[in-house]
Amino acid sequence: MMDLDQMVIRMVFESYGVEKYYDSHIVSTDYMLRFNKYKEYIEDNIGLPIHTDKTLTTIIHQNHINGLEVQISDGEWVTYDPPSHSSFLYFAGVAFQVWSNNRIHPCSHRVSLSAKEARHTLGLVTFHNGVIRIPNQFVDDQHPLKYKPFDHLVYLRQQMIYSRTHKAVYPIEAYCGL
Ligand SMILES: O=C(O)CCC(=O)C(=O)O
Ligand SMILES: [Fe+2]
Repeated sequence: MMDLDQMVIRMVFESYGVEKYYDSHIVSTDYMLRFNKYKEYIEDNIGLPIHTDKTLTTIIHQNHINGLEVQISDGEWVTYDPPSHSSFLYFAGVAFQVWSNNRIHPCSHRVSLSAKEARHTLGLVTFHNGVIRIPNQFVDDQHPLKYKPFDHLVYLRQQMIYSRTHKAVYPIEAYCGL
């Protein structure tokens, strides 16, 4: 999964013409593998409420039980129905939004359950260890700099505190928007 993440990152960096930053980016990436189990029956069917990921990137792999729903650009919710057992779903997180100076947007998703069997997923989440540098190529007159220097791990700690005290997500614009 780490190789898959690095392959996608390389493709994104190449497509934006900023591949010279790829090596330093990879060196500063931390990886965490998560195993999630959603029980076969939950009273309100909510496995995971609507959210966007606070990661740099997230890759999801699931067993045969669907449930992950993704909101697409017109607002419609689409159930992720993997075309094969070896499919992975790739999400951009908020740190990727900052890195891209708002070119890449994390999408909202949730997990709804209706199955009689447990849903298992494997998630690789990545974080940027240090301050994110927005490539110069992403900033010009039409695309002014949108964010102050952003330390991802500091943001995650602040976000945790904020969500406890405010019972809400700390919006990235409020945290480090310009
Ligand atoms: O387990 C899933 O299907 C999704 C998990 C997820 O959205 C997350 O960990 O942020
Ligand atoms: Fe998520």
